[in-house]
Amino acid sequence: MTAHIPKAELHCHIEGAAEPELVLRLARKYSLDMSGIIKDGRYVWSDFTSFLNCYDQASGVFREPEDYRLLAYDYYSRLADQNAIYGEVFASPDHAGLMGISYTELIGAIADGIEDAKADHGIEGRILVTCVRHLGPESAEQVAEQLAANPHPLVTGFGMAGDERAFEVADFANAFAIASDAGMGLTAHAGELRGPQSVRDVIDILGATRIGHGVRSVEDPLLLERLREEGIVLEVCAGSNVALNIYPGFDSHPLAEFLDAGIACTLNSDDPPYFYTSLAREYEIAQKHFGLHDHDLIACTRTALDAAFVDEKTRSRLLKQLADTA
Ligand SMILES: Nc1ncnc2[nH]cnc12
Ligand SMILES: [Zn+2]
Repeated sequence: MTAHIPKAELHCHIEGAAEPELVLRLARKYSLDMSGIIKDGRYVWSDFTSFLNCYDQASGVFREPEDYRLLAYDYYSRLADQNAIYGEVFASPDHAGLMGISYTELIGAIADGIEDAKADHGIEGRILVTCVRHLGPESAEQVAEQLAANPHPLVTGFGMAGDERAFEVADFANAFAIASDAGMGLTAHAGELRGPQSVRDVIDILGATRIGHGVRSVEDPLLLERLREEGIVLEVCAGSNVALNIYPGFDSHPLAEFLDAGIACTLNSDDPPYFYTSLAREYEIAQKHFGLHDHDLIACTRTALDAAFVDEKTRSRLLKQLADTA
């Protein structure tokens, strides 16, 4: 049981947070057939590539800004129910753009959902705009340029998701430079499908201070030392890693090794209904499979707040809220 532990999430894709029920409801609204990707109320996929295809198809039901507002409100309300005080979501203008939703409509709608959830549940949220790696560097640069041209108080970071096997990290240096110049915090998926060099590259070439997943860093002791020394934060998503068979089970997952090595780790759900998880389940996995005690789980929440892409006043308030309630 972790209901009493205050939580924070740094790594969740807003499109990937869509419950099948919500996707089916919107599919009915737009007369779309989801029977190929949702069966018996669950998403159907078998490997990383089919997961991404399933994800893309389900994301196609968000066709009006109000659909994204509803999605964000639903996710943040669920998060608050799990005793989370803070959450960051990745938002993909590429996915929204395919459905005719502009960058500013997308951000405005998600921000409205976050503000509505804050008004109802007190939870704080921020948006990290993400590019999609397998769509290539030009799309990534366009996304970064839109971000730079349309500042929004809740947009505080830039990330890269998608298929890590596509292109090379250096191809995205320009996109990350644009986002960095716009004052964004930087994170990138790495060390999920590729090994330690991929993690080194996103730190050295993109300037990422946080790594999405980063779990395969465990294959290189020198990199582990570097992550610890430089305070690079791992956005660990153990349920996702096991569901996608990056590791066959929690027994072989490196979370405990990272913590023992003094590396800053946070606990995250990634794409909760796709991986049969939630933020609360990730805290429970950490407790049950990796032996974390209450104070270790609270430390993960503190690490997330320390690494959150928020202004210092908000960070102080959240840290105080954690100290007062933990
Ligand atoms: N686990 C993951 N890895 C890469 N891209 C993603 N997009 C959504 N979830 C992802
Ligand atoms: Zn992810």
